[in-house]
Amino acid sequence: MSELPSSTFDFIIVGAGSAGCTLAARLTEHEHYRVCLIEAGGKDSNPLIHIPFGLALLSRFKAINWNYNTLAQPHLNNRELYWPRGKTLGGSSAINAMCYIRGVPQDYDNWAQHGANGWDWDSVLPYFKKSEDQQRGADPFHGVGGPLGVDDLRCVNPMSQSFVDAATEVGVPVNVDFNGAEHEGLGLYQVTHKNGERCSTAKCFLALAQQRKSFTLVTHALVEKILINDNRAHGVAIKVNGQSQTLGAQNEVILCAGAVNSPQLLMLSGVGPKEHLVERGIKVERDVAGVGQNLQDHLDAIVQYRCKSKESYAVALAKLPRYVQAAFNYWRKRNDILSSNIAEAGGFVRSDFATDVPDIQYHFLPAILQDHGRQTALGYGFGLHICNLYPKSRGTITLASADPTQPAIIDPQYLSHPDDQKVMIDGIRKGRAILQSQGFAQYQGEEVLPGAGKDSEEQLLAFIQQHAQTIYHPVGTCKMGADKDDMAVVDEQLNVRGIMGLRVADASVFPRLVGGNTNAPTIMVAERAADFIHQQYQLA
Ligand SMILES: Cc1cc2nc3c(=O)[nH]c(=O)nc-3n(C[C@H](O)[C@H](O)[C@H](O)COP(=O)(O)OP(=O)(O)OC[C@H]3O[C@@H](n4cnc5c(N)ncnc54)[C@H](O)[C@@H]3O)c2cc1C
Repeated sequence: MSELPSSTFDFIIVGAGSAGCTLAARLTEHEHYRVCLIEAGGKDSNPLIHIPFGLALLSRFKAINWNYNTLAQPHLNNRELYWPRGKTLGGSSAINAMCYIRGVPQDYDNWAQHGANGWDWDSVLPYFKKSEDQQRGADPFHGVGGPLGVDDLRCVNPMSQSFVDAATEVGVPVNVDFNGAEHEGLGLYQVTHKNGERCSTAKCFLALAQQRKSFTLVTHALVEKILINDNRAHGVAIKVNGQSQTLGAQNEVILCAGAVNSPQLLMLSGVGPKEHLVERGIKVERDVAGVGQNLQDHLDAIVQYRCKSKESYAVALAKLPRYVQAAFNYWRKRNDILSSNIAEAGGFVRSDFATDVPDIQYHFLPAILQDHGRQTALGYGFGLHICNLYPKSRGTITLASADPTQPAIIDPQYLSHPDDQKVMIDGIRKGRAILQSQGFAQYQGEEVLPGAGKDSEEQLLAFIQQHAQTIYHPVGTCKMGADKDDMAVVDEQLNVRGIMGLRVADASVFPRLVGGNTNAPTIMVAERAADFIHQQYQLA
């Protein structure tokens, strides 16, 4: 833990994740702001965080992860799903798969149409560009000189390339920039890397804040409660090394604790659905019905094959010499296999139920990933992850108890809307067609899951119910919206309704999931939050 020079700051940011680190860097650009960032986890000193290929093993390290599990899911054979969330500097950006995706312009136009005024595509694009340091250079869609490295992969497995090459065979375009003019098609992902290493928000944003005198970082500190008096937040109660302490915020407390913990913290502090708070014995500061509601996530099904060739990344003795060489190459030049994020290729296609934009995302892995990497899968294989980008199912985050050390109850209610089942089934069929294309013939061994010949709706649904998992994109639990929207938790400047000096700025404010991965959009939210805050206090 760094020293606490003072117990009162201008701004207290809760959570050093994708959003929190970004906000800390931007607020400390103004030297007169005293900014304190509080993180429950510790330093990001595990080397596997920084070596992209280390991703394969990261979920085995419990100390950098909240290791959540959902409630038993009634539409997934009552299974409890594992939900990793980062608990270290960088938050989930320290453990994520590094795919750099923003979604489509329509996602943000949709936010604006549904009450998030000023969050349309034209308004948010400059903030994506502001954070970005695009290796390919600047263009109308991309920025250079920002803290977040966005690079092409330095190592592409031939199988990932075959996946992309299959595009023409199945009648979809090849896409060389999913964040450019067109979203649709198959292609290689760009990744949040710098010099062949993971570019978490700790590495690129927090490092900037740490150079500034007005900045204080507190690690291993659980924020237990926001201190609220007369409808105004004036600080936080934290526990560090078993010791309780309070820290004051002269201007604001900003929650960046993520889509599970931000609503949890609001409710622990008396801001949330009144009846639920009363049930848990919590004094109600403000009845805000939408806190913890509107939970959305991308459910993911994996079509898994055994591989005939030895091209795939695999746990196999015969691969050992190759891995030794790869380690040497990574040490010398930061390239080769260890610079791969494994989820190298993927794409966006339309299911038969899509409207105006692709509604399915693929992540192709030239490897067998079992149980999020928590189990070792022996042998050669490859898998295609398929997710429905716009689920209609909605879930909740609620409190198990008033004890801040108890995890919140996560109930995503996956597949509770029947339309979500149809999109997933169609996505699997379309994905299989790619893996069964000519280019894959040289690799294709046995289909392990769903299993050869299993193609009826009933069989594919049964497969999804038994095997689908999260692809880690929970959002929406403190949604942004207009005054008249009873379920809105924050306004379009991210202020919590009815409480002064309190904002939420992280993935929980998304009114609706975007059509892709959620790290870059979360960073964009934090970039905007910094501007809103600065505009307000500069004028005050
Ligand atoms: C395994 C995995 C793979 C993913 N892959 C991708 C990908 O390839 N591309 C992509 O774009 N997105 C990906 N994502 C999603 C993306 O990383 C998240 O959407 C994004 O990081 C969310 O940012 P956030 O700031 O909302 O929350 P987080 O980054 O999770 O940050 C929240 C922070 O708050 C801290 N915190 C929480 N509660 C408290 C408390 N009470 N007191 C103090 N600190 C607290 C946490 O420890 C954490 O550091 C992935 C996520 C995971 C988990």
